[in-house]
Amino acid sequence: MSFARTLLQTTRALRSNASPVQQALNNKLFYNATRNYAVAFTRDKPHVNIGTIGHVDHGKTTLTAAITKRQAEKGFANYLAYDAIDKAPEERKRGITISTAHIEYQTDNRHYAHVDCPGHADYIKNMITGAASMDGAIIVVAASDGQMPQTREHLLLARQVGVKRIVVFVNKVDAVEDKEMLELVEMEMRELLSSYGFEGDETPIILGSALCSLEGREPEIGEKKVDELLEAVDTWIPTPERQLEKPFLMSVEDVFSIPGRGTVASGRVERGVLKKDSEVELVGKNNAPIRTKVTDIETFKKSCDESRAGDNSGLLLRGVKREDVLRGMIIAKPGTSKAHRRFLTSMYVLTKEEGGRHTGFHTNYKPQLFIRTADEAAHLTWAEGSAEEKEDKMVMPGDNVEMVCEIHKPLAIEQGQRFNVREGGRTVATGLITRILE
Ligand SMILES: Nc1nc2c(ncn2[C@@H]2O[C@H](COP(=O)(O)OP(=O)(O)OP(=O)(O)O)[C@@H](O)[C@H]2O)c(=O)[nH]1
Repeated sequence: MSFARTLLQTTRALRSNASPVQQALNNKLFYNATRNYAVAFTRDKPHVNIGTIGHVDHGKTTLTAAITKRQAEKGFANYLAYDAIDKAPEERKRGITISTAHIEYQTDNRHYAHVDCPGHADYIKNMITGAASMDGAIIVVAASDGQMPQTREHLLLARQVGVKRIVVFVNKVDAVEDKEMLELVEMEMRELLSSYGFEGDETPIILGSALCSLEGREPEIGEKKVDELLEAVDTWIPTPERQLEKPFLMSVEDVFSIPGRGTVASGRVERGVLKKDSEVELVGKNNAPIRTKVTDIETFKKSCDESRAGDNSGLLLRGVKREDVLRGMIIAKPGTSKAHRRFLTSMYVLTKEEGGRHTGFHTNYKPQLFIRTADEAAHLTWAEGSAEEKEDKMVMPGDNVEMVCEIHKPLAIEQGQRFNVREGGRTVATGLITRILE
């Protein structure tokens, strides 16, 4: 076992030194779409939001392409070639269409919208909002590397944004000869999952090769394993219970304008049902809520009469300028949501080993707060009159603390909501809103 561990560590060290550009240059895969079945989004099957997460270059996109290819063969997807997969870039071209980064496919049992999350640390912000739309995730870990920094960070973020269950795909099994190494990677993944509060012992771990599946070779580790993966996803990740009875709420992820039609805000519907031509309010960022009407709704590139909890929808907003709609605002049933700036939090400060800060911080700390799709400058202080304030206590990594948070611009937030605190590109704390303070 110790030899395999040393080998694994050496490989990790070597891999982490290869620049992303170099890796990208090595990465010349061009597949042509061979089949093109039209898969219409219907409400016959339960809908689940899912995605691939994990360290850069571990094979998330290859796996996504392999899944669509496999499901296309069954008439359950449009095959998307590797280079046709949109990895949630900053800029996207589209019509009225909402997030083209969502890839659709079906199994016998369910309909999936899949987000392929970029692995680079720079994209972590996208990961946060991408994962916010996930009911479950597939974490891809290359057998040749084992877990890497972003394997851990993505897992932690997934946990924080409410992903309850994960399926593991240990990829690149074709590139590893040592069986002991595979066992070690699996064992380490179970330990890691448990340490982040997932059910490590029960989590399905599939060992295979996305590339073999995509290229139609070695079916025992290729196609067969992709089928096994989808079965695991179907059974292990529960169909979420949607809060259809509650007032409508969608957190704005993206905004764009369609010439001649107006402004479209897209995102994932958190709760409720919205019918076309209903009145809504845009809350947060600006001081006064903006009242408007939704004159068209799109879900999976199709115009719909309604948008429901769990859907990824684009809402056409009547008479609203593009610049008045900002990511992080919410669109809600009028009168049901209010924006706030101050609240009491219960936070856990990450340790250095968990990717957090190496040193502590004092009251008046000014990091960035991430909540739903919003990120906002924050100011953390001890509660007035508290013992910690009196002794000017320092917050250390690993501490659980209660602090007052004030954000720069108001956001529609609620008691019980989770958030992340980030600074200089890393997550430094995670927390819960315990009370709204006015
Ligand atoms: N040997 C082998 N290589 C693979 C396998 N799957 C993917 N690769 C290769 O690994 C490299 C990275 O694959 P991608 O699918 O782009 O990885 P990614 O995780 O999406 O990368 P980012 O999106 O940049 O984070 C490519 O060169 C792939 O061809 C596999 O099963 N076996």
